[in-house]
Amino acid sequence: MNQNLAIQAENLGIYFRMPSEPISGTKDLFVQAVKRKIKINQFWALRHVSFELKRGESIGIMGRNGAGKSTLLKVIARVLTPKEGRIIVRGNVFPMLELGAGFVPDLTGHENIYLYGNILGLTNAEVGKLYDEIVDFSELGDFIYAPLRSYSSGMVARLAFATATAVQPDLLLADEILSVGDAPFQEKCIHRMMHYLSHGTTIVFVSHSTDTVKKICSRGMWLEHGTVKMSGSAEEVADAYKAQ
Ligand SMILES: Nc1ncnc2c1ncn2[C@@H]1O[C@H](COP(=O)(O)OP(=O)(O)OP(=O)(O)O)[C@@H](O)[C@H]1O
Repeated sequence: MNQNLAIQAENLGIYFRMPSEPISGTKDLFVQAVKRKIKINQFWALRHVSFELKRGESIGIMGRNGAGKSTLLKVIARVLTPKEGRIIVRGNVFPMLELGAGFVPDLTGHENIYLYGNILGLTNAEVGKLYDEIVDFSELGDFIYAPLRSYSSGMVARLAFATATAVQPDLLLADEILSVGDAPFQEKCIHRMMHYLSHGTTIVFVSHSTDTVKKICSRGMWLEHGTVKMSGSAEEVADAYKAQ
């Protein structure tokens, strides 16, 4: 076992079960179930995916909609268990998978910072020490006392990024987190990620922006229909993906 590796993924495969025919609603589901007409197919969202990532490396995952990028991040975050293959992940993982996942819409930004901090394993006292810095970074000002359901998607992203990255993580999983923020905020996030990278954090970064992948990541992986179409340096994979 190589302790220098943050992630070792070997022949990963994961499928979802899908009805073979479209089901138009609960009534249709009931009728088809009674007639025993429902056939369930396995849909492989990821298959034969192998890669290794050293501690402190950053990999950009690219691919078209439905290629399996988010599914791969969820497997790394242990939200999903692979049906095939195996994965070893070392260190504390800070996932930013779905925008605001872990947040409660009826709570204020202030309350959500504590809640999210607790989910990430921090005590209230630890969150308290980081609180001002989190609010500063998010630039939410007095909106921090408003319920989250009144936030725009960009404001949720600011709070999620500011909270999840308040402490330097061993492994940061970022799924399209930058896509909803405005340009100055994106720059600030990129700057923070690069700072952490230079201090040893490992990053798995999903993005449709090949330019951002080239900026942040040293390595790249292109997924197509759940399998690895290409892997190599971020530069060559991003250029090939863009040129397709
Ligand atoms: N819980 C689920 N149940 C059924 N199918 C799923 C589930 N989650 C994902 N899938 C399917 O798996 C495939 C891969 O989805 P995934 O979200 O990983 O794609 P993606 O590359 O992240 O796409 P995007 O760029 O649109 O975010 C898709 O076809 C999707 O419909």
